[in-house]
Amino acid sequence: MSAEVIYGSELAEQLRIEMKKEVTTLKEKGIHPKLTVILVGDDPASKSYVSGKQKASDFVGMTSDLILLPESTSEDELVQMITKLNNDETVNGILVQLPLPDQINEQKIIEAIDPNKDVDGFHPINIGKMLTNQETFLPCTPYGILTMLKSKNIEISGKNAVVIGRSNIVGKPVGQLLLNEHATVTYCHSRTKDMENYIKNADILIVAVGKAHFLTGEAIKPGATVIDVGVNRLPNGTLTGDVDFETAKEKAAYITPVPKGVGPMTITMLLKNTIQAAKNQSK
Ligand SMILES: Nc1nc(=O)c2c([nH]1)NC[C@@H]1CN(c3ccc(C(=O)N[C@@H](CCC(=O)O)C(=O)O)cc3)C=[N+]21
Repeated sequence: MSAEVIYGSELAEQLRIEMKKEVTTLKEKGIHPKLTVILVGDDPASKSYVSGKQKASDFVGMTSDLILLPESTSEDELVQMITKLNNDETVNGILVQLPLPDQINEQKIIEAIDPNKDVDGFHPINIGKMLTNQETFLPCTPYGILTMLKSKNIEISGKNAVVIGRSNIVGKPVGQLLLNEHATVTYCHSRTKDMENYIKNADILIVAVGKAHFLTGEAIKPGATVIDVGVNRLPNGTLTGDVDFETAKEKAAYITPVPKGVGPMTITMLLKNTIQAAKNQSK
């Protein structure tokens, strides 16, 4: 058997075409969705993500401003910049690219963003709303993963979902969204004992570890859905996920590739959240 590959890139394109129409209609009503991205320092991986987001914003007809700050920026300076954007009525969404340099406390920065402009969905107020299943900005990668599963009508309710990785931006929130969809969720991480026993019972596997070839086909349950969130740059420059795609593809029913899988969906959900922010703020 060979799995059906879920191309996030194709779904992202379809969604962006719909979003472009919506943005056109909004503009006719005087609503001009605008995202401002702050990038501190010059991490090459961050730059690649920022340029992808820029292209996508242009496509849907949204304004996307980029503020580049030096690596030496202090926490106070960054908070001041965020406060200015919070008070700028033309800015609907604010994204501060993570990770930040060591002198800046990330949590403090996340909490400085107005929750109504927090299109990353990282502010504690928005996380709390997600946890209690209230409408809010969902974190973009988990939201993109959920949208991919739904696009293929993959059953979530009652299924065993195993999330490998427990970061605040991917692992924890994706598990929460799957729980909200009535999955039985298990989190595995670096201290998990006998991880293979959880993996082999997983109907849905979310792999967000950050290690190339972390998961191979032999570990997974036949017919599982495998979502690869890894973004690993190999020494030769190619991008690869956390899953050994070739072996996993032979056992899974559905699998996402890297590139062209989760990444393009992350960007698309960011645009979707920004459009939602603009609509909310126009009321
Ligand atoms: N505040 C914040 N929010 C984020 O959402 C955030 C962040 N910081 N920091 C970094 C990570 C990483 N991330 C990616 C998004 C898209 C691709 C993506 O589109 N990748 C393409 C390939 C791009 C390439 O070839 O370089 C793909 O998978 O097909 C990758 C990585 C968002 N992040």
